[in-house]
Amino acid sequence: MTAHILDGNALAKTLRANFRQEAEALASRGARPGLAVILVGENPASQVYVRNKVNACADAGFYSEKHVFPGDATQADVLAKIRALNADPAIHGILVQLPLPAQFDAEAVLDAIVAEKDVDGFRAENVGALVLGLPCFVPCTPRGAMRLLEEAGVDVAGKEAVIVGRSNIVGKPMAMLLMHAGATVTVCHSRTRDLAAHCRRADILVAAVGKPRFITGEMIKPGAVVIDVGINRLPDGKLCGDVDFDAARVVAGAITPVPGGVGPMTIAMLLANTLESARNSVQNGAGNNA
Ligand SMILES: Nc1nc2c(c(=O)[nH]1)N[C@@H](CN(C=O)c1ccc(C(=O)N[C@@H](CCC(=O)O)C(=O)O)cc1)CN2
Repeated sequence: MTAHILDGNALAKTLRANFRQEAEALASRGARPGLAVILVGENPASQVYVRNKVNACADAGFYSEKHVFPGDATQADVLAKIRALNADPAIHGILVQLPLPAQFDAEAVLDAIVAEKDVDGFRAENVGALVLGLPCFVPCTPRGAMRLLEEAGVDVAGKEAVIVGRSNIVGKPMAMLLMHAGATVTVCHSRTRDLAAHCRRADILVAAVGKPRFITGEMIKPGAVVIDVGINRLPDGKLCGDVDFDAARVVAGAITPVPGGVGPMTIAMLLANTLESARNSVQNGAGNNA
């Protein structure tokens, strides 16, 4: 028996079609959802993600702006742009594509975005609210992974969830979301001893290490749900995840593919957060007169 495939492309497509209707409804109330994306440098993968984000906005009837800075731009230039976008009523979400070039203090840059427009959910206010279980912008990749679990009817409560990777963008917020949903959560990382033993206990295994095919079939409990967050480009140009998909799919109960799993959900959840921000602006009496 092979694993059920958790199809992120299909779910993202359905969600994005619904967003269009909501965007039109908000536009008629003076708040067409607006996203500003900032890209610094020429990282080819980032260029693709930014292009996909802008195209996704257009498909869903959102307003979007792309601001591209050269790789040798100063932090002051980028901060000035963020300040202008913070004050722009047509913009409900501001996103700085990561990674930033080495000369940037990424934390200081992300911190310059006002919390109400932090649709990536990376600012300390949003991170703190997530930990406390308060309303906040949930980082897009973990939110997308949770939505895939929900769509597949996975009952998270009481399950053993193991996350491999402790990044601020994926591992830590994913741990919070799974914990809030009632899972018993273990976060593994580069210093974890006997990683395979931890993974084999997992009913839900989340791989977010950034190493191609790092999780082998033997590390997976039969019937487990495997969420592969990794996107690794191989020398032949093909993409693969952090999980050895061919080995995993004959052991797991359900698995996300790469490409076509969590990646497309990241962009769908970015639109969901931007929509939420536009809705908040209407509730607070500050549309954009679109
Ligand atoms: N500011 C942010 N920076 C980064 C984030 C983020 O959430 N916010 N996450 C990643 C990159 N990322 C979004 O920005 C992202 C990665 C992958 C995909 C995606 O759709 N992947 C496709 C394959 C695309 C391809 O052909 O390369 C898939 O998995 O099917 C979307 C968004 C780091 N930076």
